Amino acid sequence: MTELPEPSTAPSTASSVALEVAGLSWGTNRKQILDDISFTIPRNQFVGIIGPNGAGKSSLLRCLYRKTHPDQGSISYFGKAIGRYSRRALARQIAVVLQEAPSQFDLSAGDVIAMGLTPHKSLLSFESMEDREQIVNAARQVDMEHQLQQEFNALSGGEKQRVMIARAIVQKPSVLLMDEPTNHLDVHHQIEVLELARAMNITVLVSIHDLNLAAAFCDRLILLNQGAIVADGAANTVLTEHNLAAVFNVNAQLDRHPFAEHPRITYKFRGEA
Ligand SMILES: Nc1ncnc2c1ncn2[C@@H]1O[C@H](COP(=O)(O)OP(=O)(O)OP(=O)(O)O)[C@@H](O)[C@H]1O
Repeated sequence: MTELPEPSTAPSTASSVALEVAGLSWGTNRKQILDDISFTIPRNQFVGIIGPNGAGKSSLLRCLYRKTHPDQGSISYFGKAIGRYSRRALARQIAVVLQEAPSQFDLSAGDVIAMGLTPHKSLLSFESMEDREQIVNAARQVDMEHQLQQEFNALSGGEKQRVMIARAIVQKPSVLLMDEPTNHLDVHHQIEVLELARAMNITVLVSIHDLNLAAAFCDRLILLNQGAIVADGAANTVLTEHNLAAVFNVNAQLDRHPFAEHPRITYKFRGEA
């Protein structure tokens, strides 16, 4: 995609709509993968994208961070079409945490976190004391401050994931897109990552497989199946026994979580009543 020059004025971040997707479709010549997706996300909403394997969650996120160009439809952030952002301006607005992490060897965990500062710095500028402080603070938030010097590729899957979250924290985005960020993480760090993302108080769009965690953390859930939205709303309207059976092919019972308002799913296994 051709890079556009830096806009002379900042995008309209005063807009109360963080992200608007309208009529988005994408596919290969053999298969329609995303089919007429439309939704609007107000500023600072925490949204979960759920759906079975192959539903199109990662494909949708790839369109949202401009890795994939949709065949039809539009995407805009803060009232401005995604194609009108320069690469650098988009990186100031959007941070992305993916399952695949950078594979260049020689980078330390600290180097990877420092990459989050790049969109805010001029070319060839050196790391300042303040930058260092931000890197250490972010590493502390994800329990990685003692491993800043360690080679990134020698970290465990979960440690790498936490470094990627720290990189997103120093990037100070307005929107955080996360593709299954809790994969590889033990239960303590799954909760911690979602709590950190919530504490950032920005717009978050996260694809997530654990439906109970999704219900606990997300203000809103978008349920995808075969590339289309089949439900969109609060957890108690999306996570119904009917939707779980029809979309995930599981038998489940729903009740209210004992400590909170959100629903709790109990799966029934073969042979259970
Ligand atoms: N570049 C591509 N070329 C061909 N098919 C693709 C491509 N990208 C995705 N697909 C197909 O599109 C469908 C949706 O894939 P996607 O990775 O978006 O699903 P997902 O909901 O993220 O799945 P999972 O939960 O398994 O990660 C799958 O059938 C996948 O094989």
